[in-house]
Amino acid sequence: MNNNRLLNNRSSSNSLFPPPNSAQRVSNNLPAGQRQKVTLKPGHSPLDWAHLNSNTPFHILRGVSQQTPPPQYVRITKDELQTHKTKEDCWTCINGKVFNITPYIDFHPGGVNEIMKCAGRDGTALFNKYHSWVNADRMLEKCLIGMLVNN
Ligand code: HEM
Repeated sequence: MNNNRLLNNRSSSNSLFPPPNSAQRVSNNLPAGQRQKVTLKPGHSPLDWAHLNSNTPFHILRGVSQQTPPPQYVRITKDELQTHKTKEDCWTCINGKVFNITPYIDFHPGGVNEIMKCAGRDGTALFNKYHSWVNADRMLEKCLIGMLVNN
């Protein structure tokens, strides 16, 4: 197929690229054009979060004492998770891992109100509903406290 035919095919079929249901078009579950980006406070860009992450000791971002065992040895029950649901002390669980999101709240590009919906509870479903492509494990690497277990 030569280039002319390719070009003609595209214009004559009047098709959209990417196609309407392509994954490249689907950025969230909101109607097209209604992104819920918020204005973040100065010093709270994604780059600022990355910087804070690389320069803050692990136990500070986890919000635990320095003696706390590594996350794979820390078991957190649902009851315990539920007690950390304020902006000043906020935990959530994503895919079985419990994170201290307190330091991240003001950096959340979707806003404080949205992220607080997963405070003190399993936020996996909400998280995936809005942005399954976001890598929470990587972004919250140093906020990982432990693993969620049955009560
Ligand atoms: C620990 C939990 C969460 C993390 C690490 C996180 C992270 C992020 C990141 C990195 C973005 C920017 C995505 C992009 O620009 O492509 C974002 C946007 C957003 N987040 Fe979250 N999020 C979390 C929880 C939530 C929850 C629970 C909700 C809703 C209840 C939510 C709603 C949103 C919305 C509406 C946006 C804007 C989406 C857009 O621009 O299209 N997030 N979040």
